[in-house]
Amino acid sequence: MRETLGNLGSVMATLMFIWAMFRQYFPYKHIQKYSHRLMKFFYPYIQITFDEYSRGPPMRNEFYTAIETYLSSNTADQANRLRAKSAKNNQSLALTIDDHEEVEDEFEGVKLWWASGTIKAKTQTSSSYEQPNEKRYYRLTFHKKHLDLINNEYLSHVLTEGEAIKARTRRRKLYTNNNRWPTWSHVAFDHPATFQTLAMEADKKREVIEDLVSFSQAKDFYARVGKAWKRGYLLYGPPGTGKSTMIAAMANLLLYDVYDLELTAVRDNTELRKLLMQIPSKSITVIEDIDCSLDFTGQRKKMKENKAAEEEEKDPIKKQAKVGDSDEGKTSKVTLSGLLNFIDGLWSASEGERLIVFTTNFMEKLDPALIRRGRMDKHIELSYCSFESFKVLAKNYLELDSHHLFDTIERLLGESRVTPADVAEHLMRKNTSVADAETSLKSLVQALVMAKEEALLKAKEEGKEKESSAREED
Ligand SMILES: Nc1ncnc2c1ncn2[C@@H]1O[C@H](COP(=O)(O)OP(=O)(O)OP(=O)(O)O)[C@@H](O)[C@H]1O
Ligand SMILES: [Mg+2]
Repeated sequence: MRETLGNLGSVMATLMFIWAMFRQYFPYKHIQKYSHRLMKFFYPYIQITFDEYSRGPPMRNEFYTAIETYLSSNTADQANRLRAKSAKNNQSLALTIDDHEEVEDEFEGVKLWWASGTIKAKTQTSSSYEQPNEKRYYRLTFHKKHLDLINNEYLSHVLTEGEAIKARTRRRKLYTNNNRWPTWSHVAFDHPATFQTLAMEADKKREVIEDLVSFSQAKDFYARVGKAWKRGYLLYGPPGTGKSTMIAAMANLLLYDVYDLELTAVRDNTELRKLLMQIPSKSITVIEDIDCSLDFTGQRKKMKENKAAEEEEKDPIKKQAKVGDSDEGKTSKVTLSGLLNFIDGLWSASEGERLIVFTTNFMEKLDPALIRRGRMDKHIELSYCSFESFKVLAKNYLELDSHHLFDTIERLLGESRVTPADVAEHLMRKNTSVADAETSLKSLVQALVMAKEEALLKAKEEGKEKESSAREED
């Protein structure tokens, strides 16, 4: 036994001696260099690594997240081990490939391999953010003869595809401004309205959809003609005709976030500018009831009418009201020119793909400068419920395409003015029976008859009033 150990010891000593001599004459660096050359010769593949944090946490590398989404949707079925992450509403799960898995992808007939892995983090950042011990990465392997194709086409395909999937599946947000700070706070945007469920004449609806879709795809067009990539819509019509519903349908169609700007909570133009600057692309900025938001309608006219202004100065009551609007006052000092300058000016210079939507119940009250074409590119009227709109509502609410009461309803709708909101209220079912649908329609017929009688009465009274005022004038 002792002899064997002695022999082993001398063998080890000899090996150590040989290794020391070898390292002296063939340094390790050289070995590595030559082994890499040898590898290159026999291994004609290129590998690209995409780290999760290219600049350190907490900012994840955009490309990494795009790859993660792309692989999850295209190749997850190939992996044996998947990682689950909560997605949309925390109600569904998104599956991504787990660490140390390899999947295959194909692009224009070229095969590529993606592998996921982790490495131990070595460095410590100076930031207060605690760095994770392990860093994830994706590694792409492909034959070197395809380098150009991968570099010029495949990687941008992965990026755009990944981002598109993310936009489709991410939870969208509804932002609102509060009156303490010029910042936005948000909640999840889960409005179920779509253009399909929106009660509106089919032609008009198609026109709006086409307009929106062509806008969202017109990046190159806007760049070519030198126009900022934004579009303004003015939705006008009586209360309850679906203006807010249409905005939700627009957001759902284009998958944009909604920024609901409450102008009365904005103190001045500087604050307005700060808020608008925070709005990113792929967003709809909404200003509801623009006629009520501020004294927009009057402000410009006042400036023009110097005489009226002078009179105002003299009138003590009006003057006092003006002081209330001054710097010290708490009322909003946002001006029409401030808003318009921003819509046309600085805002347009930043990244595009923005919609701005104004709504109003009183189109005629608005300052023409606000609604001129080019600023508000499209004016959409949402009006009282037509028979065509009713049919959409009947389909949505009662799942009915026809009914023996439809003819009566068509006639009554032509003779009265009711909003889609009123009609929808009557079509709300208590249960799903056929009899219940009949009850709903009957209650609608009754309401329409009443609306017709009220309208007749009102017309009569108005006629009488006119007559008496004419007589008084005489
Ligand atoms: N055109 C429509 N299509 C489908 N539903 C509608 C339509 N118009 C109104 N409704 C129904 O009526 C309700 C009120 O509509 P909405 O809030 O969109 O009206 P609005 O025009 O924005 O009114 P307001 O001027 O008071 O803000 C909605 O919740 C929706 O259910
Ligand atoms: Mg509304």
